[in-house]
Order: sequence, then C-alpha cells, then structure tokens
Amino acid sequence: MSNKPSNTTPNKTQNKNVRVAVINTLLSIQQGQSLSSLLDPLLNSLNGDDKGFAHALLLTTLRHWHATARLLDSLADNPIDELEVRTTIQLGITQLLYLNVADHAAIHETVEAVKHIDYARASGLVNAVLRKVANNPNKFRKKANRNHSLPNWLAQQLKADWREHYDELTQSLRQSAPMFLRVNGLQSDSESYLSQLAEAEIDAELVSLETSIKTGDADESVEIEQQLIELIDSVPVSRLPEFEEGIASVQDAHAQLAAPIIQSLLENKLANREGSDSIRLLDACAAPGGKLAHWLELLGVQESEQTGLFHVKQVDGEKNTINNNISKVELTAIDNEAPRITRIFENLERLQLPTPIVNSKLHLDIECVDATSWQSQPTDKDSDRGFDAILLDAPCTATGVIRRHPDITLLRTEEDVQHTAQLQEQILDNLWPQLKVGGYLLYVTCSILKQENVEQMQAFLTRHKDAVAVAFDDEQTNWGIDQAVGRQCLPVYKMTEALEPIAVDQDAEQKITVPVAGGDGFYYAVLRKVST
Ligand SMILES: C[S@@+](CC[C@H](N)C(=O)[O-])C[C@H]1O[C@@H](n2cnc3c(N)ncnc32)[C@H](O)[C@@H]1O
Repeated sequence: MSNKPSNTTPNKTQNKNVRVAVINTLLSIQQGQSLSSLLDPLLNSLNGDDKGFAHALLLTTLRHWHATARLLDSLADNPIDELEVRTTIQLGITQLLYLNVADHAAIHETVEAVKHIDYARASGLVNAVLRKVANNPNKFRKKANRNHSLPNWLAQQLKADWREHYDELTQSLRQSAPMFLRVNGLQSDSESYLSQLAEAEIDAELVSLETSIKTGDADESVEIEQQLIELIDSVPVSRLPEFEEGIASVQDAHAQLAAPIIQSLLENKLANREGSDSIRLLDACAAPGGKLAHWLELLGVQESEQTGLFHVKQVDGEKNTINNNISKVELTAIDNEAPRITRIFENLERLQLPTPIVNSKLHLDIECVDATSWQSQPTDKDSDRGFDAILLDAPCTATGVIRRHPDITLLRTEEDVQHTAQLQEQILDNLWPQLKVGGYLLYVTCSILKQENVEQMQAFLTRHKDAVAVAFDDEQTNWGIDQAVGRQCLPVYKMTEALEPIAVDQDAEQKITVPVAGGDGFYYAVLRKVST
C-alpha cells in the first residue's frame, strides 16, 4: 500500500506539548511502566482537541515500535544510543509512515519536541533522519512492514509455536483490535441492543461463537452458544446507549466464552444430580471482574433475586428454573491485587449486579488473597470443602492481547515467560485439591505461547492422575484451533491499517488459515476431577 492510512486527522491548533507528552510517556514505558497506568494521566493532561491525536500517536508508535527501531538503525550513519533521541525519531517516523500528518508538520513539530525535552543538540540529527524517510516514504514503509514489530525472542518463540500461522499472526499483532460488546442478559439481549445501536447510528453486527463439549459422562455433550456484538468502528463508551446503566460491557469476543463454558458445564452437572445441596463456585484471579460479571449475569443473580438463580434454556426456548436443586450458591472471587479488586466493585455496580452480599440464596465473597497458597473456608456448615466449578483466568504474559496493549512488546522479557508459567503451575496445584470430584476447572489465559497453555495443561495432567481433559468437539466449534489439550484462539483477522501482506479484501478467505472472529489470543482448557 502506498498511501498513509487516514485514521487520524490532527487539528491545526495542536499543542506542541502533545508530542513532548507522548515522548515522555514512551520513555516511562521503556522504564517499565505500563500503558494502562500512563494513558489516563496523559490524556487528562491535554485539552480536548489534542487527546485523540495523542492517543493515536502513542498507540501507533507502540504498535510499530520494533519495526521503526530497526529502520532507524539502518538509516543512521552512526549508532544512536540515547533513549530520548531514539524515541523522538521513532515518533517522527511513525507520523511519516503510519499517521495522517503532513510531512512538514511531522518533521517540524518533532524537531521542536526534541528541543523541549532538552536534547536541542540532537535536532539536526532528528531533522536529517526524518527528511530521509519523508523523501521516500513508500520505500521505507515497505521496509518497515516487511517484518514483524516484536522483540526477536518473542518472534522466535511464535515461529516455534505457530510456524504455519506465523506471518499473519505477527502482522496482526501490529494492528488495532476490533471492539466487541457483551449485552447484559439481565437487562436486554444482543438483537435488541443491536437495534438500539442502529438508532444511535453506530454500525455493528451480531457474532455467534459456538462450541460443544463432551462432558465425560457417557456420550453426553453440552452445547454452548455465545452471541455478541462487534462494532464496525470503535466508539467511545460514552456513545453507547445506556452504557452507564449497565446494559452492555466492552469485552473481547473470545473473553466472552469463559462464563458460558463454565456455566453450561455447571448447569449440566446440576441437572444430573440428586439432592439440593449448596453449590460452591470459585473465580480465581477475578479482577477487574469482566468474566465474573458475565458469570453473575448468566447465573441470573439480581439484587431482587426474585427470579431465582439458575435458568436452563429448554429446547422450545422457554426458561425453566432448577432452583429446587440448589439451596444456596456460594461464589467466591479472589485476586491478589487490591486496586484491581476495587475495579470489580465498580464494574458490578455499573451492571447493577450484587456486590458482596449474604442472603438466603447467594453468598458472594470477594477476597484479596494469594491464589498460590489460599485455602477456602466454606461459609455454609453443610457444604464440604470442595468447589463444584473453578474458573481460573490465570495471570499470563498477555501476548494474546498485544493489539490492545502494544506496550507488552516493550515490557515483556523471555524470563517473564518462565516466571509466569511457574506462577500458573503454583496456582493450579494449589486450587486443584479444592475442587470436588466430578467438578470442573476451566483454565483460561490470554497468552499465545504454548508454554503457558497446552504445554502447561499437559504437564498438569502428568502430575495429577485425578485430572482428565474434557474435549471440545472440533466439528461443532467455530473458534480457535484444536490443541492436544484445549483450544487456542489466535488474534488474526481484519487488517485495519496500512500493512501490506494480509489486508482483508476479496482474497482474504484464501489468506487467512485459522478460524477467526477477530477476537484476542485466548486459550481454553477444561479439566474434570475424577476419583482415582
Ligand atoms: C487475566 S487477569 C484476570 C482477568 C479477570 N478474570 C477478568 O475477566 O476481568 C489475571 C489476574 O490474576 C491476578 N493474580 C496474579 N497473581 C495472582 C495470585 N498469586 N493470586 C491471585 N491472583 C493473582 C492479577 O491481579 C490479575 O487480576
């Protein structure tokens, strides 16, 4: 592609400080701070007109960071070591190659910015490199696009793990991700909300993710369908109808599979059992509560709790409660980061879901504890210690969400993968004995590295003879790639920017080789505990 994408049109009155502020943010990221901790302070420091440009400038620079760094190394006569200077030039190259900024403005304002950060002596160098790029943007864009924009260790690992999908995967990781919505089933449904979006002139479409899971009981299968909404273009949540009233949540497509999978397995287990004991559920690693909120929506828990806790959709579509089978639900959500737990409360409140309450039907408990050592204490004297179902959305390298958090490519190291895999192993080994025989553990990560996913599960099954992997039916599943254990979604689909090799076009079907919904790189595996 020869033209720059037109995804941002900066205002003429742009404040010079925008670039300086973005450079300072990029420097903080290189010192180890995360984009999510820096973005709001950055945007809050700018006036309205500058916010959009700063956001696009920062995110786009991060997305192409490693590619522009390599381009810079090939352009400079002598190695440029100073972080401040390199960062400024990469910011300038990004404007010239990937943003709709006039060349003269990109060069002039970036040279001014380097003076503002007290590197005036480098202004000649910044000017010279940027002019070289501006003189032949097509050539340099082609060069920068040819390869991935990842650190080499990560690219090598992805090649080892996903050789046949490597090119499309690494190119996709330089793109922005689509925006998906989950409609709160206690307030509305996807089709009705789609109409509300149309009224608000927001283009969107329905997406249906389907799967079938063999439960392990004879030939029994559980069918799961999650309907969600994909926006054609992302919009600020303030534009979404009734967002503040909790009618919908922004949640990645593949993240929306967790709650339906665990809830469907649970409903199946309850439908097949006798007696009316309490059931005990655990959301381990729950903050900021996206999947917990979804689970509560599916559980049908409302403040009034007049409607009962469990609904099972029958074949004719009517709802039938199986309340009689349950005297009480104890749902425990844990996480070890207090500030993130605060966000669970905020999220549940917006969705009008119960924050911790104890009443006759539900005990919802949210605790700040370490899942590697925590031991649950049942609140109900009658229940034994075990959980009926555990959702473990494990801490991971988050390599599957690089499109949304491109700073990951600057922050993550090879050693982090080892440490994270060890942490996952510790959490798994601590929680597993707390699952009842016959109970399910759903293991989820937003990583695309096999060490944290299928290999983690294979090692777990070797250590725990009372664990069996419950299979997804490949034929009945329209997301992810079948693995020896579990399924892996890869974040490939819909090229939205000017990267050459795999833009979605008439040939897209031939080019894309994995099942896609455009969602992030999630991994899912279901384990069932059996008696040994
Ligand atoms: C992938 S995030 C969970 C996202 C959440 N389930 C959701 O849907 O919003 C992983 C979480 O694990 C938590 N975590 C990391 N180490 C932990 C530990 N040792 N014990 C408990 N939680 C931990 C992190 O604080 C983080 O909130």
